[in-house]
Amino acid sequence: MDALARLERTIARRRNADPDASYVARLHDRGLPVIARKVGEEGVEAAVAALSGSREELVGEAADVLFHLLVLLSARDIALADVLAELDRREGVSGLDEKASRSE
Ligand SMILES: N=c1c2ncn([C@@H]3O[C@H](COP(=O)(O)OP(=O)(O)OP(=O)(O)O)[C@@H](O)[C@H]3O)c2ncn1[C@@H]1O[C@H](COP(=O)(O)O)[C@@H](O)[C@H]1O
Repeated sequence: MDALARLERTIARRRNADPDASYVARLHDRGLPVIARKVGEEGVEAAVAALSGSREELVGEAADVLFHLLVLLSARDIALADVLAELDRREGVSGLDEKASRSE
């Protein structure tokens, strides 16, 4: 989790850097549609790796998904904390906890 928070800060810092020197700046320069497409492509690559790639390939593709998703959130000015809060909220409303305690 710390790694994601650190990466979010790095992305925020690099967003307005020189596009020739920064991949993050280059993505932002190309705009939201390109970033969104990239997230989609990386998601498909992760799915393919899950089905037919090695463990290492899937780990690499998963890292690409998380990185590009953070770039997308940054481009829409959405904080990672907002996404984590949504996951926390779902944990609270999920029936999973209730089912687990019933089976104990
Ligand atoms: N995690 C990453 C990361 N993962 C992948 N990439 C870059 O993503 C690109 C991979 O592109 P692909 O092969 O998918 O596609 P491509 O054809 O090269 O590029 P596109 O035209 O599709 O965008 C490479 O240029 C990688 O360098 C990343 N670039 C940066 N980061 C992180 O972002 C930080 C800031 O990076 P800069 O903005 O470059 O300073 C870095 O310190 C890293 O922590």
